[in-house]
Amino acid sequence: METDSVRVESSLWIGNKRYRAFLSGWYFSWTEIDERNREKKTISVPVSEVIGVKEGRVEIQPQKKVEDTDLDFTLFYVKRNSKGKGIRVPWSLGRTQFCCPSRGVRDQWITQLRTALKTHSPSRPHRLLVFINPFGGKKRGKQIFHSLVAPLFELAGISSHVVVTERANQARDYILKKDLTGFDGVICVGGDGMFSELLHGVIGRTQQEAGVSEHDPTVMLQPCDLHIGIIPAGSTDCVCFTTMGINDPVTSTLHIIIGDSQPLDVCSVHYQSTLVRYFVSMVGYGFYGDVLAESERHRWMGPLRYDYSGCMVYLCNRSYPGQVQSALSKERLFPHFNSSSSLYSANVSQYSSELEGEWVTIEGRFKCISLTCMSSSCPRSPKGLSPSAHLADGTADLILVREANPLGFLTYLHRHTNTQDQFDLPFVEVYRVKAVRFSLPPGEGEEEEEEEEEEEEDVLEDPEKLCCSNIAGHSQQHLAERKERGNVAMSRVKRPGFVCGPCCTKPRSVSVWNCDGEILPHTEISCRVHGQLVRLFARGIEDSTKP
Ligand SMILES: Nc1ncnc2c1ncn2[C@@H]1O[C@H](COP(=O)(O)OP(=O)(O)OP(=O)(O)O)[C@@H](O)[C@H]1O
Ligand SMILES: CCCCCCCCCCCCC/C=C/[C@@H](O)[C@H](CO)NC(=O)CCCCC
Ligand SMILES: [Ca+2]
Repeated sequence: METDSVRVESSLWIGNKRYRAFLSGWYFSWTEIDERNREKKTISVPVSEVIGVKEGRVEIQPQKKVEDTDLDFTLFYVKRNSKGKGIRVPWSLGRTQFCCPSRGVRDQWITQLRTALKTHSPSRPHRLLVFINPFGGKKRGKQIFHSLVAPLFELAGISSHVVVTERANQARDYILKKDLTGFDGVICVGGDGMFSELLHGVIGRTQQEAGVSEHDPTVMLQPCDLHIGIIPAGSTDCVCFTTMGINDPVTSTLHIIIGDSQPLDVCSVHYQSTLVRYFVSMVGYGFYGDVLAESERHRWMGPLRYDYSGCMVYLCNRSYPGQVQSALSKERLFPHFNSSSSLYSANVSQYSSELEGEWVTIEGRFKCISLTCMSSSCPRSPKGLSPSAHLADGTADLILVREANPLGFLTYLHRHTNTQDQFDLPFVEVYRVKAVRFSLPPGEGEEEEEEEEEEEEDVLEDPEKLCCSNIAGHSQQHLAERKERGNVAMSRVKRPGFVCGPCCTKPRSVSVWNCDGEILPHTEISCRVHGQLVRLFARGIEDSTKP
C-alpha cells in the first residue's frame, strides 16, 4: 500500500476482479484492471457521501449480517437510483465489499477512510433527537423509523433519543422546555404538522435563549443553529417534497447522515401584536382555507380527505372580499406580474414603510389568496403553488386569484398538476414580497366579528339558526367536537354554513386561513418573511441531469 499526505493507493479485489483503489483528496475511487494490466471503468465516491466503513463482509439489508474475515472491509455510500416517484432521483444505500492483500492493508484502508471522513465531512450529526408521530399519514411512522431509518443511523455511528408522541404539541413542548445539550439536530417522523411542531419548538427555544420577543412584529429574529430533519410519513409531506424533490424516507435519512444543510425562509404570522404561528410552506385564504376546514371533518379518510374536500369546496364556488397590503421586495417584477390589476377593480395606493420596499394596497374579491415562502410542491403538484419561489432568498410569493368563473378556476387548479403555467391566466396575479397584511372590508373586520360572538354562540346552541335547513343532523356533533377541542378558530367554526359543504347556498363573506395545514384563529393577519431563519438537513432539489 502506498500512502502520502494526499494519496493512498493499493490493489484490492471485489469478488474475483482486481482493482486499483485510490483515496485522493475528496474522492475514493476504484478502477478495474484486466489480465493485461489495462485500466477499465472507474467508480468514484465522494468522501462526503460515504456512510460508513466496516470490518469484514457486512450486509444491513434486508437484515444485519457480519462475516468477520481479516482481509475484507465493506464500504457503504450514497447511491443514486435511476427511478423514483419524485422530481429527482431517490438515494439508496450503496455497498461494496473489498478484499485486501493482507490484514495490515485492510486496517490501513479502514483507518485512512475514517480519517478522511472526519476531515472532509465535519458537519455530520453525532446525536439526534427523534420524534415519531404514530398517527400521521398512513400511521406507518414507527415502522418507517425502525425498519428504514434506525439501521442507517446505527451504521453511520449516529445515536438517537427517540420519543414516540402521545399527544399533539408534545414534540414542540419538549424542544421548548427540555435540556437539549449534546443534540446536533431534531428529526420528525411524520407529516407537515409534525414538522411545524419542530419548527415552532426550535424557533421559540432560540428566541427564548437570545431574549428576543417573538410577539414583536418588527423584531429581528435570531437564526436557529439546531438543524431539523424530516423523515416523511404524513399525508402531504409538502415541506419534505419541496426541500428534497422527493418524499422518500431513505433519501431523507441519507441527507441527515451526511450532514447536508439547507437554509430555509420562515414567515411569521401576527394578529395585532401577538404572534399567531410561523409557516414555511404557505398561508392560504379562500379555497385552501376552506379545503382544510372541510377536510378536518373527514380525517378518517386519511390522505384522501384532501381530494374529497377539494371537490366539495370547488363545487361551492365561493369567493371572498378582502384587502391585501404588501411590501414588495427589491426584485419587484415577477415574471408574471400583472401590471393591469386596475382592470379588476383594484385600488392601488403606494406609501413607504418601516420595512424594505414600498407598500401597495389591492382590494377585490378573491377565490384564493396564498403566500408561499417556497414552491410548496408535493406529489400531487410536482411544480407546486409557485414553481419559481426560492427556499432561502428572504422573499415569499403572493398569489392573488381573483373571482373567476368555475371553469377558469378549475383551469387554475388543474395547472398545478401539470406543466402548464398556472399564472398565465387573466385573473391571477403574482408578487414577490417580504411582508403582507390582510384585512376584511369595512363592516366585516375582526373587531366587529368579536362583537358578534354572542350571536354566534346562539348559533352553536341552536343549529336551526344555521343557513341550511338540513345541517343540524350532520354538523351538530361536529360543532360540539370542535368546540370541545378548542384548539382551532372557534369563531370560524361558529360561522353558519361553513361546515355544510356544497349543500350550502347562502354566500359567506369570510373564509379561514390555512397556515401550513393548520387553521388560524384570526382573519386579519400580517405576515413577514424572515430570510434563512432555520436550517434543514437537506440540499434543495438535486439536479439529476448532472453526473
Ligand atoms: N400522538 C399524537 N396524537 C395526536 N396528534 C398528534 C400526535 N403526535 C402529533 N400529533 C399531531 O398530529 C398532527 C398531524 O400529524 P402529521 O403532520 O404527522 O400527519 P398528517 O396530518 O397525516 O400529515 P400532513 O400534515 O402531511 O397532512 C400534527 O399537527 C401533530 O401536532
Ligand atoms: C382539477 C384538479 C384539481 C387538483 C388541485 C390540486 C391542487 C394542488 C395544489 C397543491 C397545493 C399544496 C399546498 C400545500 C399545502 C401544505 O402546506 C399544507 C400542509 O400539509 N397542506 C394542506 O393544507 C392540505 C390541503 C391542501 C389543499 C389543496
Ligand atoms: Ca423564499
